[in-house]
Amino acid sequence: MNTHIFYKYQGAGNDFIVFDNRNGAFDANNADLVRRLCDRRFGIGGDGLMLLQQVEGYDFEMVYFNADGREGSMCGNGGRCIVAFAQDLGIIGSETDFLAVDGVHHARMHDTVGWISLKMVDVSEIREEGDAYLLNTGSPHYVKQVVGLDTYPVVEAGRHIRYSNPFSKEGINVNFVEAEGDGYYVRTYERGVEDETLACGTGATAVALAMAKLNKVEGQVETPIRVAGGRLNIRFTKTADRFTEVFLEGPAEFVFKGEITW
Ligand SMILES: N[C@@H](CCC[C@H](N)C(=O)O)C(=O)O
Repeated sequence: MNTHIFYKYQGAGNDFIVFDNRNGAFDANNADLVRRLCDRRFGIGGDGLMLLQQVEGYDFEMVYFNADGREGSMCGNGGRCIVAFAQDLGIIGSETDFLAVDGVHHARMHDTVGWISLKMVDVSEIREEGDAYLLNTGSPHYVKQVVGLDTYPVVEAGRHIRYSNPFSKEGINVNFVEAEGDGYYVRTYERGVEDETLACGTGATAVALAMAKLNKVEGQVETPIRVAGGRLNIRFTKTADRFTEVFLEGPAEFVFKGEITW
């Protein structure tokens, strides 16, 4: 048994356990350990767990696991949180280039405390399936407009779509959206958590891009998104069906730090 220091961060209520794994002490193949630590009753609790690791050519590497213990695809809110963590550790200044599962990400901390801009992958394909949109913003997303989102059964409807064909094997994150002011209100059922989370960064990004396609918007676009845990902002350039210079912006905050033994 050894004692390990962990950190807890959250971005718009999407919460993560983070370990500084530059010494390689955390076994990334131990899915059972990740699952136990993310458990809200028997563990620390979190929507996911991240390892900050050393990698050549970049400031650090982000390795992300969903709460079910499996390595996930890109996590946008997690990306902002690990940038805040790297700055708190003194590894980076106000800008960074780091490596994640979907490639290199650039991020910048704003003067506003805890507000971080994270560059996301370019997107060149949005598929329409009935009244829904399918796209990959680093993670796969299903986007569907609904009326009365506040009382919409996000968990039941999201789970139904996530486990239906053709998604059941790989899973998909399901976002429900309703227009609100000059932006959108979004609620997301996340695969790997298998529940609604308070925010999903790649999901909010997917919604902003899908709504720009639906509304035939072109050029430089800025889309405010409200989620249950706060506010996010998505910026991008749209040229025909290609989305570049995509930025996910929002808060990333340290919550607490502790020790755990295993
Ligand atoms: N659950 C996702 C990845 C995590 C998404 C995340 N919460 C975000 O902020 O983007 C998956 O592996 O599909």
